[in-house]
Amino acid sequence: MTPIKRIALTAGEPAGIGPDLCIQIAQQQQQVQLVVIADPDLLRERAKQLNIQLRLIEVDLSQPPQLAEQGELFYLPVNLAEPVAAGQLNRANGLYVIQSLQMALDGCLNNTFSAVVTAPVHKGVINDAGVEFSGHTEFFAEGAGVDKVVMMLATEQLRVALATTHLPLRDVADAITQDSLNKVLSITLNSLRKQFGIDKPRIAVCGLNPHAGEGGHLGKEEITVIQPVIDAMQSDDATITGAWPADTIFNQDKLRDYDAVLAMFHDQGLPVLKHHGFGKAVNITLGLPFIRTSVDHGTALDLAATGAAKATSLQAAIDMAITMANSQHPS
Ligand SMILES: NC(=O)c1ccc[n+]([C@@H]2O[C@H](COP(=O)([O-])OP(=O)(O)OC[C@H]3O[C@@H](n4cnc5c(N)ncnc54)[C@H](O)[C@@H]3O)[C@@H](O)[C@H]2O)c1
Ligand SMILES: N[C@H](C(=O)O)[C@H](O)COP(=O)(O)O
Repeated sequence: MTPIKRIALTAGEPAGIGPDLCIQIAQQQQQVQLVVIADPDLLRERAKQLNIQLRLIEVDLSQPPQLAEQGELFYLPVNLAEPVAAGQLNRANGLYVIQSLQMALDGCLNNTFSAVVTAPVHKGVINDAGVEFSGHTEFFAEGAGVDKVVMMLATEQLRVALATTHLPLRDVADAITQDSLNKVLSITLNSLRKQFGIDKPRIAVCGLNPHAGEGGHLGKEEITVIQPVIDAMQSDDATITGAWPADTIFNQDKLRDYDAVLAMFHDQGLPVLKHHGFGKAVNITLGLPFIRTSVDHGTALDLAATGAAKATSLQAAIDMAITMANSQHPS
């Protein structure tokens, strides 16, 4: 019998829908021991607001992982600074969120957890609390001492990786260098092979400028940066094509020929992915020394404690983490 795996689930921004989703997930039988990292009083209070029965069990990490029954949730406690009003951000709890991420990070690095799945955080309120934070992706990369990681969002039909993550648009062009693009493509190829079992990955690379620069008349990055990297990375073990105009590569006929599209920046790739699959997509950080998946949506403050938040993306993120943990450990 395969041993039961233990996976960390961070509940995210306490005023958002993260706690609601963790409680909803506990109503389904899971194939692994999920350990929610959150304040148990918050989970108790939110379950009451949602009118959902919940039995909370503090995890004993010295014991082998065990499965929860439906309606049960293992938790690792972390204390809120102040009580939470659902839907209302409070910067006093910004450090609580960071603490929960740090506990998950430490537990992944010391193999307490086989993976971490994250519910959404609110980047703004964490910064308001005095902590520079641009996203889980960057937080986990820095904490793991990794110089470069890749954000990829995926449904069963489409994978979109990003050459840059949470950057102001003004900084994007400067951040795309031959060196950074080379690293991004190498990480993506490696992950498609090892974590997704694709022997000869096929990647379509987008241009940065409209119409991929129109032969240099609408921007030169395709000629000076992107194309040379694509040319240099040609091999018998992969198909890398581009630079494609981003507005035409995302059509069904073209996408059939590729395992992933590499977009140059956040809002070039993610609106397409979310239009196609919001609610069923998974955010995966490639290039970390552990497995990290997440939801495809944000904190949805408007839905916290209402019962209207859908847990479909969180369940997909958990299932993806399990598949990855069962198949190939990241290298
Ligand atoms: N993984 C993450 O931590 C993550 C991902 C995306 C955005 N965010 C953060 O979330 C905050 C709010 O972002 P936003 O308002 O742009 O996006 P959002 O995803 O929170 O909300 C966009 C819309 O989708 C709806 N929605 C979101 N999740 C839903 C769900 N599970 N079920 C039903 N409806 C849902 C919301 O009600 C809202 O109408 C920002 O601070 C952003 O940075 C975090
Ligand atoms: N870029 C993500 C999205 O739009 O869904 C989101 O901001 C989460 O990013 P992190 O996983 O880095 O927090």
